[in-house]
Amino acid sequence: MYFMKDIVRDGDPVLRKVAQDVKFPLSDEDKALAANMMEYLVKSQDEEYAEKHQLRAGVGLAAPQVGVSEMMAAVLVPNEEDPDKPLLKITLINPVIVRNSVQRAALSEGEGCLSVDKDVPGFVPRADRITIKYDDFEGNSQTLRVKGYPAIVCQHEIDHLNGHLYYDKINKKEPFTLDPSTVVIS
Ligand SMILES: Cc1nc(NNC(=O)[C@H](CC2CCCC2)CN(O)CO)c(F)c(N2CCN3CCOC[C@@H]3C2)n1
Ligand code: NI
Repeated sequence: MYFMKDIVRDGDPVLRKVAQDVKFPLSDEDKALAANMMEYLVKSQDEEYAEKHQLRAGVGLAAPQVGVSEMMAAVLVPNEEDPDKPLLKITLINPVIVRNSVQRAALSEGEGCLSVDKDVPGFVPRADRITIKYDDFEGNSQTLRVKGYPAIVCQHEIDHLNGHLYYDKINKKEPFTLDPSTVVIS
């Protein structure tokens, strides 16, 4: 399990590196890494546990954020209607975005990051629909097509694996100006 003390903060060079490909068969360390990252997300979404252990809630977590410069990220996007059936629960290994829609989307509340303690206000424009090629735990190549909120989360995590942080994408001069065709997701 990870706690906030284990989360690497902005300024640490590991957050600005392109991470290394994960090798197969998965080492025991990589299996534990995947399990611990997903466990953090599950526990951080458990209000009582998160409160008790002062965890910042998360719907995604990338390996560089726990100091491991490898191409692995956990995503757990809950379904507000039915908490037992998340919209997306997946470990992305060696993910590559192979298709981006022209249509843009942004979260209406902007974004935050467990590795960025300051609040950076503004819209983070991203693709509304993406196709991701990634490896599963057995090393088989898989394809995932996501749209809207889950797609935003996946893009935020895959950015981490390539050394990008969300505020890199905020318009410095006009942080709340969006291309009018951008879908705003609440
Ligand atoms: C949108 C949101 N971002 C939360 N935090 N930030 C994160 O997840 C960062 C990654 C997200 C920032 C924007 C896109 C990806 C972590 N990152 O830095 C990883 O790289 C939330 F916590 C959150 N939710 C909604 C669902 N709720 C279910 C019940 O539990 C509370 C939880 C709160 N929604
Ligand atoms: Ni982040």
